[in-house]
Amino acid sequence: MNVEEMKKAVAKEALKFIEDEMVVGLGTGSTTAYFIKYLGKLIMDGELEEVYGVPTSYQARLLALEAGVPVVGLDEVDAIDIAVDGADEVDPQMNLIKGRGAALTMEKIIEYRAGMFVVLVDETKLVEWLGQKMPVPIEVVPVAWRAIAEELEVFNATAQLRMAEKKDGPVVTDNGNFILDAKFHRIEDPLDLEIELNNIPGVVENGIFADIADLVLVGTKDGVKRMER
Ligand SMILES: O=C(CO)[C@H](O)[C@H](O)COP(=O)(O)O
Repeated sequence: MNVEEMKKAVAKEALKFIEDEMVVGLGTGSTTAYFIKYLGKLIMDGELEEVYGVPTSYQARLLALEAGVPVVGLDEVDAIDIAVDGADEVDPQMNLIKGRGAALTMEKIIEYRAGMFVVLVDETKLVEWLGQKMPVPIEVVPVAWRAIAEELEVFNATAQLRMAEKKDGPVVTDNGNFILDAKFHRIEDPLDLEIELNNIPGVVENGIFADIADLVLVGTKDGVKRMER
């Protein structure tokens, strides 16, 4: 199995957790894109009924509409039964770094509220400790970006303003903010750092998702493996 096949395999596995009448948080990224597509097919074929998706980004919303998943906003539902999303790093305790797609704030809002949060990754995302490969994305109020980048030096982190690729200037999130990518040497206590970063005025949210995943489906060369609590 190559990485793309691993992504498809975990996306298919996640469908097993979706039942009629569920409200499903729809994550962002290339792995979740497969999940949304497959979910839409089940709905269109009549194999799932009364299932609604709550998107975590414009990307997820557009994909859901295209695939035939009825979309509702977070403020239109009483509860979210399950959320399904990808991740950039997963440590052995199932703590995550997310936000490569700059959708971390809505992802955390929705996944925190979900009855069950299922994470879809291929085995390249598994790390011994968070920060091993990836920076931590931090969504910040635009005018505060430089002050926050300087403050992050206290945490021994080097932060870079994320620049757009098909637009001049910085990436602007779905919420109208900027993203700082903060490289830490080694994150010893993810929960503590997650809370500390969010205490900095001007930080909207950060991409450490500590202690929130219920199940991680890992695509490997030998098939889908599970990490669970
Ligand atoms: O956090 C995310 C977006 O903000 C994505 O879920 C994460 O980057 C994984 O994406 P992919 O499945 O494309 O590797």
